[in-house]
Amino acid sequence: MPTIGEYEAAARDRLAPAHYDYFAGGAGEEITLRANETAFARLALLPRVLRGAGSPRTGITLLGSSLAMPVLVAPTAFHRLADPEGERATARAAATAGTVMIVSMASTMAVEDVASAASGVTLWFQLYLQPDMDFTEAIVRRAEAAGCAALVVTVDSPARGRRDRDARNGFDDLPDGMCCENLRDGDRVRPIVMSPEVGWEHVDRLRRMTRLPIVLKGVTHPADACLALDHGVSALYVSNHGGRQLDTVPAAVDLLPAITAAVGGAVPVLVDGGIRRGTDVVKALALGASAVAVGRPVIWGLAADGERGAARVLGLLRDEIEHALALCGVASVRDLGPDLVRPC
Ligand SMILES: Cc1cc2nc3c(=O)[nH]c(=O)nc-3n(C[C@H](O)[C@H](O)[C@H](O)COP(=O)(O)O)c2cc1C
Ligand SMILES: O=C(O)C(=O)c1ccccc1
Repeated sequence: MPTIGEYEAAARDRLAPAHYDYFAGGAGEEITLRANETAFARLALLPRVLRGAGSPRTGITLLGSSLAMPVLVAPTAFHRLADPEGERATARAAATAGTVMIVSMASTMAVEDVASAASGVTLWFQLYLQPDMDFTEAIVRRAEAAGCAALVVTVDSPARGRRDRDARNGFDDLPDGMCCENLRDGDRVRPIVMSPEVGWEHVDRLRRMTRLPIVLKGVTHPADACLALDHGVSALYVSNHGGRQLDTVPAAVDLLPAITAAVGGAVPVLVDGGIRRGTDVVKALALGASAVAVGRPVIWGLAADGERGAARVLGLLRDEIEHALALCGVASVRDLGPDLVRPC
């Protein structure tokens, strides 16, 4: 299949309708969900010519991890709904693609099992700070012991998003036989608490708890980007959660310029939301992102064709990035700048 759009169509055919809706859907009227993709269509690329740039290189280094391309696998929950091999298949696909998989705290396989699925894969672990900081610490220790190289702390979820499709479908829990394996605590599986009590002091406590770099995911306001730097985070991750949390937040790529200006190069800035093409990646990097991540595209690959589908989706993006860089007259992603992008 030549594009991610075809993987989505194949995934839709194969998934139970309620599960497709869970993966595809967003919050409220899905204004932000749609905006994430249309914002890329509203940006034009302005290529340079005769640069003699040679074959483009797509590799980057990020927080000490080497990546074959500037696209990470965003943390997404419940991969076993898409494929019986679940997150283990995704980890192998990420290894094949030479990129980082960010394992969701809400994965349907334990982080230790994901880590053992593929030799040489780089995993980062996504965390919702739990108000019970002893339990948060227990999960952090598991992620460390499993070899995760960074913690991605999602801060856009002081409450669960209101997703009308899920409400209509009555989808509110995993089927029997599946659970969030990272939430096991003795005999029980704890619910993930999304708490409005969580504040910067919890980030400070996490900082003191671990030597792993902390990436703050879900920052949209430049003032929060500045605060994050004050609190010693190692990277910022601009995201509106794929339009699944607060509806009517601006498109992710439109948030980038103000955040990168606020950060001033102090730490890497990642972004996700609506990236479906190599040209989308090039636009985000030109606007100052160090790397991007993709959520749904990997799920579509996984649901359509398991590990092979997820690997193919990532490979497609890599090929498209390389091609777009060549046509922009650019030798590597480091050479992209805002002069290459303008509104249509
Ligand atoms: C089905 C699904 C589950 C998700 N689960 C999580 C999660 O557990 N933790 C998290 O931080 N973000 C989660 N996200 C958000 C993604 O990390 C990411 O921000 C979003 O998918 C990016 O948009 P895209 O799907 O358009 O690429 C989820 C997104 C989807 C679509
Ligand atoms: O669905 C999501 O977007 C999500 O972030 C999540 C978080 C916890 C459990 C399940 C899903």
